Amino acid sequence: MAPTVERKQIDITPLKKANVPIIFIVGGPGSGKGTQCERIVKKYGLSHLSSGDLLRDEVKSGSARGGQLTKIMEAGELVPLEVVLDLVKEAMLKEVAKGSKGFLIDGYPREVKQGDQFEAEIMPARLALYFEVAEETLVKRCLKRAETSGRVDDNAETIKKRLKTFMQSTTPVVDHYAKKGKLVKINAEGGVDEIFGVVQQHLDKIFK
Ligand SMILES: Nc1ncnc2c1ncn2[C@@H]1O[C@H](COP(=O)(O)OP(=O)(O)OP(=O)(O)O)[C@@H](O)[C@H]1O
Ligand SMILES: Nc1nc2c(ncn2[C@@H]2O[C@H](COP(=O)(O)O)[C@@H](O)[C@H]2O)c(=O)[nH]1
Ligand SMILES: [Mg+2]
Repeated sequence: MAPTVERKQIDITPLKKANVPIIFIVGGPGSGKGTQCERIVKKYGLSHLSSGDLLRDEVKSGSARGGQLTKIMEAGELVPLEVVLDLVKEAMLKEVAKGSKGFLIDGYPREVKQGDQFEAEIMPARLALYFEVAEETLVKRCLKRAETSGRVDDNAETIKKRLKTFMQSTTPVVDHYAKKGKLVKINAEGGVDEIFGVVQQHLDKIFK
């Protein structure tokens, strides 16, 4: 049973007023979301918010909530969606205060209901970019990254659990946004530059 989480009252009026494009970045563990987001930020100057990184920062803060979160993440499971949504809202507000031109919400949503709650509480996403990669490639990339990342969830056992979580909870997100006509599916098996070339074809249409 996921721990109950008290919601924070967060005033997102500045976010609604800014009304800048929001792009969900979806893909399995190791699919290259963070890598492509770095390229996108460099070219388009957007704000990159990784829900995983926000959670890891909460863990690093040493808060009681952080202690709860690290156990869930080590198990490769999803943390309570309200926790992520509040962390994302607070991070987006900080970026809007700095004049953000738009958002890449990396690794989000993980579940259909999480995306629906985000869009209901904040605003609809413009696009969902889905980096499609075969499971064996995902495992290979995460194990290679594990050599240097120091992430609690970069180990063979947790990678397997994260893949299972992705297949069960997150692949329905792909169909959900496809049905909304908002999905851009990108084959992310190839090299970083090749994939980024395809990404640019889609983002150039939104960010002139
Ligand atoms: N196109 C690619 N080809 C080969 N390796 C890649 C490619 N894109 C990313 N990588 C490498 O794969 C690993 C995972 O990439 P990245 O961290 O960007 O994935 P991610 O989707 O953000 O993963 P997670 O969801 O676990 O944070 C990194 O070590 C990265 O350098
Ligand atoms: N319920 C959710 N859990 C999330 C979300 N984003 C991340 N997470 C948790 O963090 C780890 C690491 O994420 P990563 O993107 O860096 O791989 C992940 O396995 C989940 O436990 C989210 O949006 N919702
Ligand atoms: Mg990442």
